[in-house]
Amino acid sequence: MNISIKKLTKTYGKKTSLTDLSFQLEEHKIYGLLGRNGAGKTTLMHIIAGHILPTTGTVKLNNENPFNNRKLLENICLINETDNFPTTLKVKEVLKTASLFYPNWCARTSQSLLKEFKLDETVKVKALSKGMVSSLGIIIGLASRAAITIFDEPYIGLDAAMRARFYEILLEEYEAHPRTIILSTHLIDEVSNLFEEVLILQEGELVLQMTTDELKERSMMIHGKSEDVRTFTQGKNVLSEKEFMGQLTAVLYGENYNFADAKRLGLSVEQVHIQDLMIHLTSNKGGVVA
Ligand SMILES: Nc1ncnc2c1ncn2[C@@H]1O[C@H](COP(=O)(O)OP(=O)(O)OP(=O)(O)O)[C@@H](O)[C@H]1O
Repeated sequence: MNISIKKLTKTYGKKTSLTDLSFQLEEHKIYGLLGRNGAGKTTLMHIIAGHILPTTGTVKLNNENPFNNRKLLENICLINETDNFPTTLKVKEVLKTASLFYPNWCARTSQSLLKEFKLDETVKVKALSKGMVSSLGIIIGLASRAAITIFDEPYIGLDAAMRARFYEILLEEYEAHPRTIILSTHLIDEVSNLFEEVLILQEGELVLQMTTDELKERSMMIHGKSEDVRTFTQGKNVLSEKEFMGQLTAVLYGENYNFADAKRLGLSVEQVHIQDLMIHLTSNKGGVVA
């Protein structure tokens, strides 16, 4: 299912959460929705999932408005970081309810993930640990097989090993049953190899939408003698510089850089991690987002 957002703005009283967003998401892709605290990610995901209305502008999923659209909502699953389930229900009751709502529900996936995450079906949600609640959310998100599956920081309380397993299972499920997945996370480096495309929000505005491959090609981190680095960076878009004892490290963004050129000058060259790029691009000192 494709997603088309046009001139979308969301305000709460005097507070503007999203400003004039326009972009398209294709079906069968994994998107990373990134941005600092308060950038507007959760608000945007709730609008896409049809939970809230934009103040102005439109959101269309396969040309239909999701708000109050029961038929469409059966194909969208949004898993929040918390408060997903009624606390008085047992795990199996939560899963039963979800299975009735999502027409593509896969009971086999649900059962195998219950075992994987060692979740006891007979326990009430209020007795689950934070990590177990996250596991339950992940099970529902994956078993729903919803055409649009959105995870908003779904890993609270999960340890590193469990998170790694979640990413593996997400990829396996996606490969077996492609769908549009939007994943919002602050642990970017853990998952950036999953993203096919990245969107970065800053203070409610979309500052970048790009494939991860292109993002990597258009950025580089170089290190070496300050004067050599400066020779290389002259006229280029420098996102950040750090100097220490005559050595300079600079992050560049904007062109398809040729790593060999920098190496010829004796500079060491590395690819910039997406997490670092996001931080530089959304810092007030950041360079121009080309
Ligand atoms: N119901 C609301 N009423 C008033 N302001 C809101 C409401 N929901 C969100 N906001 C404001 O909108 C802005 C964007 O919030 P949002 O939760 O969408 O950001 P976020 O990128 O998901 O942040 P985080 O990474 O911290 O979860 C924030 O300034 C927030 O205070």
